[in-house]
Amino acid sequence: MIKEFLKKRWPFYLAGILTLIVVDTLQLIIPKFISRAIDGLNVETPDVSLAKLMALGIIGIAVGMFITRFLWRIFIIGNARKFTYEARNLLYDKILSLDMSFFDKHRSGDLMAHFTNDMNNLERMLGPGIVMMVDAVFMSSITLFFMSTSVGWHLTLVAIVPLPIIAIISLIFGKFIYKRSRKVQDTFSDLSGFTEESIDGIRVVKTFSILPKFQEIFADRSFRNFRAMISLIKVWGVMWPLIHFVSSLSYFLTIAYGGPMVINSKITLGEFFAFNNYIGMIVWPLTAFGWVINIVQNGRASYSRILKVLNTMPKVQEPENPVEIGKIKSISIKNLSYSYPGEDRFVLKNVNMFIEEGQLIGIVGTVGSGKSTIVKIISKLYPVERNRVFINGVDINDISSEVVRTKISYVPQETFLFSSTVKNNIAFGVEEFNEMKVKEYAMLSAVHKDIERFPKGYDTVVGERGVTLSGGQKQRITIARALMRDADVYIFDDCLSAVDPETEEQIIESLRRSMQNKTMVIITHRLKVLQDADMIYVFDEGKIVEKGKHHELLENNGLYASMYKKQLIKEEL
Ligand SMILES: Nc1ncnc2c1ncn2[C@@H]1O[C@H](COP(=O)(O)OP(=O)(O)OP(=O)(O)O)[C@@H](O)[C@H]1O
Repeated sequence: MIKEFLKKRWPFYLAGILTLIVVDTLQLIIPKFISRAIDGLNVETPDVSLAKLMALGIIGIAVGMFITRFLWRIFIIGNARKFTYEARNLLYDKILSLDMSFFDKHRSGDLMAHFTNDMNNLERMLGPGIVMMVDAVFMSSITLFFMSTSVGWHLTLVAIVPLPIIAIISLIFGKFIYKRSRKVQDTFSDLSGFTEESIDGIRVVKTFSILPKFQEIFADRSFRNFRAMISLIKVWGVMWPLIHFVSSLSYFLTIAYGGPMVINSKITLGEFFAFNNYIGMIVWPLTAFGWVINIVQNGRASYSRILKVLNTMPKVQEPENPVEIGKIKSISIKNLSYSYPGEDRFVLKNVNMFIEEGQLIGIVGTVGSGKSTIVKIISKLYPVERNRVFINGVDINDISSEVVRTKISYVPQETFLFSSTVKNNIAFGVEEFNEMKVKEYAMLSAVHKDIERFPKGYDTVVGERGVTLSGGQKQRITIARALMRDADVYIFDDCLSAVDPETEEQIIESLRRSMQNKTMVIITHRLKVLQDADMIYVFDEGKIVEKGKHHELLENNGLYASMYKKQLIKEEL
């Protein structure tokens, strides 16, 4: 990625480096001018006009530096920003293209860190890192050249003896600073993660009356962050005085050796002055030398982390020549045994199912028996081997994910609403819609009346900055959203658990009535709502242990019948 970027943008870097060298050189000319002015004034007949000319020259240089400084920033720092801008977009697109198995294994906090910390490290390497490299190489050499032309090599060599220590100090301290900065960042994300989680879960925290424990944890994390910051400040606090101490040694040697040279008229006062200025100026490029190594190391580590994500291949592969399937008329699953990617345990064992157009299919069973897994596979959210799952007789692996996801509308267990209006949440992902449709599906999901009672009806903002919805309202809005998509198959994965049984029954009944040509798959724990289902599959420990219509399963007197009886007893209590 960096190589391609450099291939494309190298002229900008070249222009930036050249202007930076010009700035460095201009900067070094100023002491020369001052030196000439001092020497012009430090004679028996002072030459004021020379001093004036030099002063004008310095202003000219300052204008030149103003322009060139602006230019290198635009070229180099602008280039680095352009890189992270492109890299962020690339990374975002990549992450969105990956399937659920990727998100199961990566915490969102870690993914966020790629967009923040890693991108910052890369930006630092390709922006300030390049500037420091140029300064370290060019500015230090040009400064040495200017030093020697002012006072000759002898004094220059004596004065610079301590200076390499500056590069060593900055290299060693740079490592410490990096480690400590990481610690500050890590402890800070620990602290903010905990703060966010405890505020998000404040209702649970309060009901468990464990506030003191939380306060203790917060205080502890906050203290760890504070300690990390103090430790970082200490390193900075030692590094700069040390660098200044070393540069003072150079001043000491200059005065000790150079002073007598001025007295003996081997060099002029002006040259001596300029030389002292150069010592001050060479400190930065030598410090930059140590910094740049650390910056490049960190940048490379971040780069490899980002490349790892960019090189991740989705487990759900897209077919090279996708088969068009038209309207979904059947879904069949044949002898499917399934384990999640990277896992050994089979969560589905020899599952066989057949779903036909227009049917209402119920999936019920014990907790963790594989009900959600089967519908996620049908929705192509997880990969599956060939010859196991077919839509209209075509292997699901030969159908593009996009086609599957437009024709199958899946409502997961977890509800998620965006911080936008109710209307936008229902019409999410539908480019052109009319408000009548939004209302129609809200009515079908039995949430229309609730919405009308909101302060601004369908224009009410929900979520963090808006109205707070009950769990059941959220679920029903999510169902309305799924219905807005004109799909062939609707899968409701236990998404009515927060709605009372009567409303759940009413929703399913009205969906059935108004969407007769659509196929519906309902995963539920409330068996009563499946009385009219065309087929019910009963799962236990990854296997289908029973199948049939409601009354057939009751007659069977198996798992379904016993679950149903238990529910009836509960209702009566
Ligand atoms: N992404 C995943 N990676 C690995 N294992 C998983 C993953 N999702 C679910 N499982 C495991 O697969 C098994 C079946 O899970 P699934 O969610 O399909 O059950 P379920 O019948 O829908 O359960 P519930 O009624 O509680 O919703 C469980 O043992 C679960 O731990």
